[in-house]
Amino acid sequence: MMSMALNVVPAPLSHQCRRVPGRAARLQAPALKGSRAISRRSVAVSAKIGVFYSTSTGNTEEIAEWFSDENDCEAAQDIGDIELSTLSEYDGFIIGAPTWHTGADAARSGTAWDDVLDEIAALDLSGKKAAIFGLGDSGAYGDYFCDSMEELYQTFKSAGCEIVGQTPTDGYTFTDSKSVIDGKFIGCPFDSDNEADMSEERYAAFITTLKADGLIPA
Ligand SMILES: Cc1cc2nc3c(=O)[nH]c(=O)nc-3n(C[C@H](O)[C@H](O)[C@H](O)COP(=O)(O)O)c2cc1C
Repeated sequence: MMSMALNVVPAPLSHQCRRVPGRAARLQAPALKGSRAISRRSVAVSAKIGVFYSTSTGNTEEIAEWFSDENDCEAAQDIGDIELSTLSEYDGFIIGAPTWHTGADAARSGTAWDDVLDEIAALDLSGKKAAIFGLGDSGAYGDYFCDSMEELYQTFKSAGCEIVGQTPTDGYTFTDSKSVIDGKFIGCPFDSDNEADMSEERYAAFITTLKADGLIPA
């Protein structure tokens, strides 16, 4: 008798779907141990990607909205406006912060992020991917360019997230940044003060990376 067992195979976030076996594929698939077969018929189930930011003068909010508007992500929200416990409802995150507390070791963004980092670090967000972007000024603050991205990195890593979206430093002019680890930015820096004309190109390259890293649908 033919087995009618339904096999649910977890798909990477990039596929944005949960696969359910179909007859044709079951017939084509090689026999698997225990008569389990993988199907190509799928039922789309969107992953819920949250976009969270904070801002003082609006630059980070503007870029955050690009992510929400174009990538099937949830509407961008100020991290200061949400219940932090709701973060566990998301499958992945795109998070952004400006840097304002020049040279500071802690509370580098000078925004709502500073008040919630410890609480987020204590959450269990394991199994979720997070990508980081930052706003800074590589001219006037080139010794501390986008330093606050690294705080988001440590915080979401402590909560168990896999951080994706590492970005080459090529094309940026700066002296130092706490957000460079192993020769790459741990996320994508933007400089709306001096290089606003490069933001779209940087955004597009970052989106390509996030698709390759499986955070957003390819
Ligand atoms: C007083 C002051 C301090 C700043 N400190 C830094 C800094 O340490 N590193 C950096 O990259 N940018 C620094 N900036 C630049 C801001 O991060 C940048 O203007 C950013 O776009 C602001 O984003 P927001 O509009 O989302 O707040 C500073 C700007 C000011 C006015």
